[in-house]
Amino acid sequence: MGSNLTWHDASLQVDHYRKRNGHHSGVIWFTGLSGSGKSSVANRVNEKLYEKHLQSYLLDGDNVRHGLNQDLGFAAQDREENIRRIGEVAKLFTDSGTIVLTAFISPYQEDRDRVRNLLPEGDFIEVFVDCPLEECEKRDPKGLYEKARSGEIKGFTGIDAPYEAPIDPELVLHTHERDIETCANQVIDYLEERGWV
Ligand SMILES: Nc1ncnc2c1ncn2[C@@H]1O[C@H](COP(=O)(O)OS(=O)(=O)O)[C@@H](OP(=O)(O)O)[C@H]1O
Ligand SMILES: Nc1ncnc2c1ncn2[C@@H]1O[C@H](COP(=O)(O)OP(=O)(O)O)[C@@H](O)[C@H]1O
Repeated sequence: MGSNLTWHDASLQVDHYRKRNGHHSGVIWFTGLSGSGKSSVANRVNEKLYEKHLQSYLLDGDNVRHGLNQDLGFAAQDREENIRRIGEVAKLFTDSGTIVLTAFISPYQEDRDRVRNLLPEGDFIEVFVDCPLEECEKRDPKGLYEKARSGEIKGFTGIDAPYEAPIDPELVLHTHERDIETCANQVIDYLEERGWV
């Protein structure tokens, strides 16, 4: 970091925004295999928060890998940098009083823990979107598993790149057993239980 940088203390801090919005802010971090249902469930939760007039925002591949992180690929180091930047962005959203939902594979426990540790204790909810690989492969919404199996895509998560399941997530969603609506309600119930909303 340049030595001539100084921090400016803003007069408005996170507590002001939370008070105005009337609810807590923090990160709901969805992690899971491609096709497990991260985007579908996160999007539904976001809609439900919006319907309740709460301040929320969804970060996912469309608005991140096509923009901020368009220079990154899928090698382990790139994924690490992807998650690091998303974590920093999510922290800024949290500081602005927003409930931010993220939907990224984020395959490494260490990278997810680094984001958790960026935030004050309790402001990070890790949601494991737990769906067996066979089911994700059957869904194959983008046809990517087929390409990975044929060798057209190399280093695909779950096929020839690792996915480290969360060790101690706040929530586990079984998307192969419950529908999107039920999974989204499970998240909303948890937010209510925690007093976020
Ligand atoms: N090699 C490889 N491995 C995994 N996924 C791949 C790969 N190449 C492209 N894709 C597509 O990119 C989406 C995953 O991007 P993420 O930013 O979530 O990945 S990561 O968190 O950095 O691991 C993922 O989207 P989702 O299906 O929404 O998870 C894929 O569509
Ligand atoms: N309970 C469920 N939760 C989430 N997605 C589900 C569920 N049941 C079926 N699906 C389907 O599985 C696919 C998941 O795709 P997506 O949400 O893009 O996953 P990801 O973001 O993890 O790659 C969608 O086509 C979705 O309709």
